[in-house]
Amino acid sequence: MIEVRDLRVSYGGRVVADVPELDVGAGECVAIVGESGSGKSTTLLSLLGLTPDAEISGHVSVCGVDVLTAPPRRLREIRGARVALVMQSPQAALSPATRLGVLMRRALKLHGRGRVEETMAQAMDAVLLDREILRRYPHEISGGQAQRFAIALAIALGAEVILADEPTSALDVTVQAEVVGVLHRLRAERGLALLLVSHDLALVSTIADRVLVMRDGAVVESGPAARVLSEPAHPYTRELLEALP
Ligand SMILES: Nc1ncnc2c1ncn2[C@@H]1O[C@H](COP(=O)(O)OP(=O)(O)OP(=O)(O)O)[C@@H](O)[C@H]1O
Repeated sequence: MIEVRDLRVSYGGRVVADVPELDVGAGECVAIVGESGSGKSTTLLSLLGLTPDAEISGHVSVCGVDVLTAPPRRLREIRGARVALVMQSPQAALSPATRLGVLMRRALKLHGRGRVEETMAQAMDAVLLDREILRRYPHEISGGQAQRFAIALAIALGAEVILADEPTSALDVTVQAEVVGVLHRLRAERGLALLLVSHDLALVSTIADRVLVMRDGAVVESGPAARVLSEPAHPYTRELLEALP
């Protein structure tokens, strides 16, 4: 679903993300970890062509679309429908004066989806949210509910890939576990490909199959999550692990 080769993203001549290889298949979860400013979000955003001011080279294929050369029309076909972006604070992205059900209905119509009511109900069930929440406004739900609603929206639109940028870092620990549980289940049940950006290694260890560790724009280590997190080869990965409470 995601295939990256020799991706290099620069701003004003400074390389901020250099990723030789990154693959995420259906039903897999890959995590990118590293400290603030290491290039994680830039890598994620470049997969949807959302780094318009950057100089960018390499090969990026997402759902069969060659992202770096595709015309805008091809990119619009995958953005928001086949590939969903889940950010840290979804409430900020939800229109405050629009009920959640209205918002989801509009998104489905915009993407030409049929059987709207049934699709909405199934998506809410998939993320374990009460359907009654569709009648509420964004400020009437909690952060964890908002994050699950963002995932429900992705499911309703038929997402095959979820790009999640720190999806749980604004949430408290028990709510984090709920959101991670939902993502975990969806990738197993629906074969969703999940690329997760996080600085939270404890979270990553519970969900990721493979990990890329980034520092100053470079990938310093990558491999199966169990190996990288239990026998880190790079001193920087060891530092990150030692910093865990
Ligand atoms: N639009 C931009 N113009 C110039 N520099 C940018 C731009 N976007 C990001 N950068 C720079 O690229 C580097 C990597 O940023 P990025 O947001 O990818 O890091 P990150 O690892 O996701 O950090 P965080 O965890 O804080 O979000 C930083 O030095 C940042 O200042």
